[in-house]
Amino acid sequence: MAALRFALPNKGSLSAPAAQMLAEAGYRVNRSGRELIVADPANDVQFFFLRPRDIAVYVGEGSLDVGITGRDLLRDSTVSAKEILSLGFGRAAFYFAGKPGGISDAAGLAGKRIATSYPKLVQEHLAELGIEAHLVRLDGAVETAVELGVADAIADVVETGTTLRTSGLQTFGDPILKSEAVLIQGEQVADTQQTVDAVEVLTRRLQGVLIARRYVILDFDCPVAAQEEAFKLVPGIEAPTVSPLAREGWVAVRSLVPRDHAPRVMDELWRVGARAILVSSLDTCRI
Ligand SMILES: Nc1ncnc2c1ncn2[C@@H]1O[C@H](COP(=O)(O)OP(=O)(O)OP(=O)(O)O)[C@@H](O)[C@H]1O
Ligand SMILES: O=P(O)(O)OC[C@H]1O[C@H](OP(=O)(O)OP(=O)(O)O)[C@H](O)[C@@H]1O
Ligand SMILES: [Mg+2]
Repeated sequence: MAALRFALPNKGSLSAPAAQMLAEAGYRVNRSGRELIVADPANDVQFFFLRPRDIAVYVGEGSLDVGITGRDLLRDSTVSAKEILSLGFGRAAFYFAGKPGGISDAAGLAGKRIATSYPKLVQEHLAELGIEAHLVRLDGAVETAVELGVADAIADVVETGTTLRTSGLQTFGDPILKSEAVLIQGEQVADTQQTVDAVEVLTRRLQGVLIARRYVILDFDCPVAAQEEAFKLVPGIEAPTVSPLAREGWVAVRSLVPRDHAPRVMDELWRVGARAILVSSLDTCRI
């Protein structure tokens, strides 16, 4: 048996980005056809391609060691598993929605019919709010339920909002949940040390990919007189690397900066006297 038995989404929004992230982390997840189990012998991993909604069940029951699913799907599952890492893709919010001019807040849902594919998640949220309503469980396309008179409101995943808009609905109230893809593990400690180690390596590798996606490498030349001011702009994760430059009174500096901050940091560095400011991407890393 492989050291790590890993559940991956076989279709839907999370499937391609999950496989992509694992490939960037150095795993071989190539599915040539529709096979449901793929071996990666070099990493001693076996991937099981399952319905995203079922992943929490296999991992929570302990049949598989880890899995990637959505936080919302995990919360809707009756089996409990723990999130060990947020993966930064598959981001969506979960909202109540209804016809404009109709129900305008969660309190207005009392006694009403709410269509959803996530009944446990919604029921628990309503219970927290102290609201009693009737849930209508549907498999998908829940936005149509109001128009067809099956429900008074819906509770569903909203990503761009396009589906709601085209169905003539709008969200109301606060988001029920902010969701994204998560790496999950069973509540019980893994059976073997081999699996414990494999989970640790996996987590470190995925953290490396997350950092590589969030940060860029910034290189620049800096007059020694300006270096203290420059270091404040590029503290890096630990500290910037400073190397000698073949020019008297100057140093070369290298640091990681959050990708989103790079343009502003470059402007500021230029202002304090840095030159030859270069930005490059990381493929992956271990920090
Ligand atoms: N636009 C989106 N639509 C649905 N789910 C999304 C979207 N963006 C992110 N997600 C997340 O993907 C997970 C649902 O995946 P799932 O594969 O079941 O649904 P799907 O992408 O709608 O696929 P399908 O409806 O074709 O089965 C949830 O965690 C959800 O939050
Ligand atoms: O905010 P948006 O970007 O429009 O995305 C959200 C919509 O996408 C999903 O539907 P999907 O197409 O998967 O159909 P389904 O409801 O049958 O699952 C989800 O259930 C929402 O309806
Ligand atoms: Mg869907």
